[in-house]
Parts: sequence; structure tokens; C-alpha cells
Amino acid sequence: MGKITVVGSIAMDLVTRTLRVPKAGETVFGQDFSMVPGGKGANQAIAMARLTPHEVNMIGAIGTDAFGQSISENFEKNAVLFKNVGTIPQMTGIAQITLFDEDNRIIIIPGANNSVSTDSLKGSWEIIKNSELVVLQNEITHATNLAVAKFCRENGVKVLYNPAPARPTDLEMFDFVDYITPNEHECKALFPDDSLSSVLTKYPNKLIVTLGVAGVTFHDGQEVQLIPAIKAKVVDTTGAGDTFNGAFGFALTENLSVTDSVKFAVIASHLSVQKFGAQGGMPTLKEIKEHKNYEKKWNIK
Ligand SMILES: Nc1ncnc2c1ncn2[C@@H]1O[C@H](COP(=O)(O)OP(=O)(O)OP(=O)(O)O)[C@@H](O)[C@H]1O
Ligand SMILES: [K+]
Repeated sequence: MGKITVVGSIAMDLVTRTLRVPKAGETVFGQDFSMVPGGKGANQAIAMARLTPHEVNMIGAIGTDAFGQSISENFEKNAVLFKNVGTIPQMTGIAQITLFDEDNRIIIIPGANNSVSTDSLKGSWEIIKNSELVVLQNEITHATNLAVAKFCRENGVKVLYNPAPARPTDLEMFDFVDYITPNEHECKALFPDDSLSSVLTKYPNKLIVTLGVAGVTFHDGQEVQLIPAIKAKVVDTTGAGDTFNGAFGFALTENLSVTDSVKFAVIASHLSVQKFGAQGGMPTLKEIKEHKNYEKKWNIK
């Protein structure tokens, strides 16, 4: 049975690079366009499959269109098990991404991802139950996430929850998950009235907040830690957060501490921003091990 399972979104990313973002009613010429597989769930599954020789299971849904076919081929190529990815008569989810000024702007149309429900998970509970870690994000419905998290809690399965994009119901998940990884904007949306350090202190070794170029912060049980990002020549930051989550989750399953898992994932996301596409820059374990910040004591085989 699979060691790591992702229940989440699958999409095709339609990526446009431009030097100017059009104003309302305006037309501009962009630099280039490409289609690359994405979706936070699929991205995080692929980030983990690049790192682990063990099974990574993807559970989700695609549509009957051509995007679905090419996404399946991509799972195959990246050694993600996808027999529990359903195909339904709908459009595959898409993300329209504009790359501008070293950052991205994204519009998501969920399509088939909205059909991932407790009903559609019927054949998947056994895989979930036998996982060492289950990974969730916010691109499938809250009701499905909550049902999976509760099931995992009842069955002693650890859950890594990436509440992205943020939604008001996220706090209901907190009691049923082990690790929560918002970025700073998502964290502010969850706790608008609290300072970052007071929120981190409330959830030691559980709430891990990514701060983009500034790095990652969390409370380690003693004090608030800031693990700085590693400077990089940025090509495309799309997927930095997904790479972080995938690598963090993988490191936890290798029994690294939260602090070491964060440091490991910071190396992974630093490598990811140097290449194009959400998945394009996701490193292999070998690439992370060759990085100067890799610590031998982590002893990952
Ligand atoms: N420009 C950068 N240079 C180096 N590392 C970066 C850079 N941007 C992000 N990272 C690394 O990636 C991690 C995750 O990035 P970020 O906090 O932007 O997540 P995110 O907002 O979920 O990303 P995205 O939605 O773009 O995938 C950061 O904590 C940092 O370690
Ligand atoms: K990238």
C-alpha cells in the first residue's frame, strides 16, 4: 500500500508570459504561451514522487477532454499512482496563469475537481487508511477535505494540510490535521486579528507559514523560528509552495524533525524557482543531496 496519498486537485496550467498586464478593455502582445500539468494536489504528489522510492497515490478527478489524457500520461511519467483518479463527463480543471514581473497571477476553473466527494472516494478509503501521510489542499471542496481529515484522525493517519487558497471554513480543519502550511497571506486571512508570532505560538510544530523570499516561520516548542529562503536566480516561482509542501511531507515520512523537514523543503523550493512551470523545477532527492545546505545527519537513503 502507498506510503503517501494526496487527495486533491488536478489541473492543466495555461501559462502566458507578458511584459505588460492589460488594463480593462486593453489588448497587449505577450511573450510566450505554454500548457503544463498542474493543480496543487497533482503538483504536490509529483513533488513527492520525485523524492521517494515508495508509493505516492493521487486521488482526484479529471474530465473526458484532451487535458485529462495528457495529465494521465504525466502521472505515469512521474511514477505517481493514479488508478484512483476518476474520469468524469466534465471539463478537466484549468488554471490560467499570467507570469509578470517575477510573480504570478492565477485564475482557477475547478471543473472535475468539484466532483471529488465522499461518494467518489468510495474505492479509496482503504488506500487512505494504509497511508503514512495524507496531504490535502483547498482546491477540492471543504466538505470532502473535512471528511478525509476526520477519517484519518480516527484511523491514526497523519495529515498535512495546505490551506491554499484560503477559505473561511479552514479553521474547522485544525483539530483533525497534524501540520498546516499556509503562506503569509493565507495565514492572515485565517487569523486577521492576531499577530503572526502569537498564532505560531498557539500551534507549535503544527502551523508552518511560508513567507516567499523571506523563508519559513514556525514555533518549535521553545521559540519562534525563521528559516531563511536561499537566494536564487528566479525563473518562475509557480509551484514554489507545492514543492515546499511535497518536500516537507516527504521529509516528515523520513522521520526528520519539523525543523529539519522545513530546512529540507527550503532547499527543494529554492531549486524549484530556478526552472519554468510548477512541476518543471521540482528537484529529485539526488539534486537536494548535492546542495550545499543538505545536512548529512538527515541520513535519507
Ligand atoms: N524567490 C525565491 N527565492 C528563493 N526561494 C523562494 C522564492 N520564492 C519562494 N521561495 C521558497 O518557496 C517557499 C514557498 O514560497 P511561498 O511562500 O511564495 O509559497 P506560495 O505562496 O504557496 O507559492 P506559490 O503559490 O507561488 O506556489 C518559501 O518559503 C521559500 O523557501
Ligand atoms: K517553478
